[in-house]
Amino acid sequence: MNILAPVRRDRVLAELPQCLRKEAALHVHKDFHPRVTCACQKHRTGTVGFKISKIIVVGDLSVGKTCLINRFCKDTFDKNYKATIGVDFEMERFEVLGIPFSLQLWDTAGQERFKCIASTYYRGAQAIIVVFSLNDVASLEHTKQWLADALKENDPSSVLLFLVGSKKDLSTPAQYALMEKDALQVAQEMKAEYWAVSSLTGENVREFFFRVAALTFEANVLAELEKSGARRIGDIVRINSDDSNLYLTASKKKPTCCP
Ligand SMILES: Nc1nc2c(ncn2[C@@H]2O[C@H](COP(=O)(O)OP(=O)(O)OP(=O)(O)O)[C@@H](O)[C@H]2O)c(=O)[nH]1
Ligand SMILES: [Mg+2]
Repeated sequence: MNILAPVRRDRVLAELPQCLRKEAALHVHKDFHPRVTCACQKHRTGTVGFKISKIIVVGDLSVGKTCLINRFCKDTFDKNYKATIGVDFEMERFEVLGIPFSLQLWDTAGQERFKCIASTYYRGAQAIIVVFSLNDVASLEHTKQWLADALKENDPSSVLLFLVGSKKDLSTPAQYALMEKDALQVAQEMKAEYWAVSSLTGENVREFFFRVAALTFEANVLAELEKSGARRIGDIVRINSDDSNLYLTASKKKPTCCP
């Protein structure tokens, strides 16, 4: 997909999408961080509008990683299983608070024999999506190992984590409630945000990816503001021949839009 193609109208985010469950959310604020909203209004988001954020999707074989990405990116669903060999990726362009923002969704193989190829693509992720099947308790148990492997290649302090239960359509409400209890606990231990989706019916798929895009965008803008703040305070060195001090540090004033 051409990343310069116009953003689809249904990829425009004007508000912060809400979490699914407050007990396992990355944050529960109703709106974007005020500094982020303000920076976007003033179009002072630095390089964020030109960046592509890498998101990796990991989890056991056949839990539905490819179907999840295909439901969101292509609005299709294939009931036949075709194993992913190594990795695949899709690009998705969004517009968040008026700023263009792109996600590169990396779909990795769950099959053991392809795992070592797939793991070479883990590096540099801004978010990790660990998928398990809501009707397969073993796949939930394996999520911790998938996360540990993905974190080896990434900075655990800055990467955003999501735990996604797939195939929600296959559970009765009672079965789902039981599984959700365990999944929420795992999500809390991982410090991940929990979602439950169905790629067959489309339930929560769009809401989930919008949340991923919004939180990744927010984290990117905050990091950018922090970087530009640091530059403003310490890094700018001006040479002024009229001054006895050759080195003047730049103004320590905060950007006006920051509360
Ligand atoms: N009923 C139902 N079936 C699903 C759903 N998502 C995926 N499936 C089925 O589960 C099987 C595996 O889906 P994939 O998306 O290929 O699984 P995967 O995680 O990408 O598997 P690997 O590429 O081997 O790691 C396919 O037969 C899908 O049709 C869902 O939401 N509901
Ligand atoms: Mg796959």
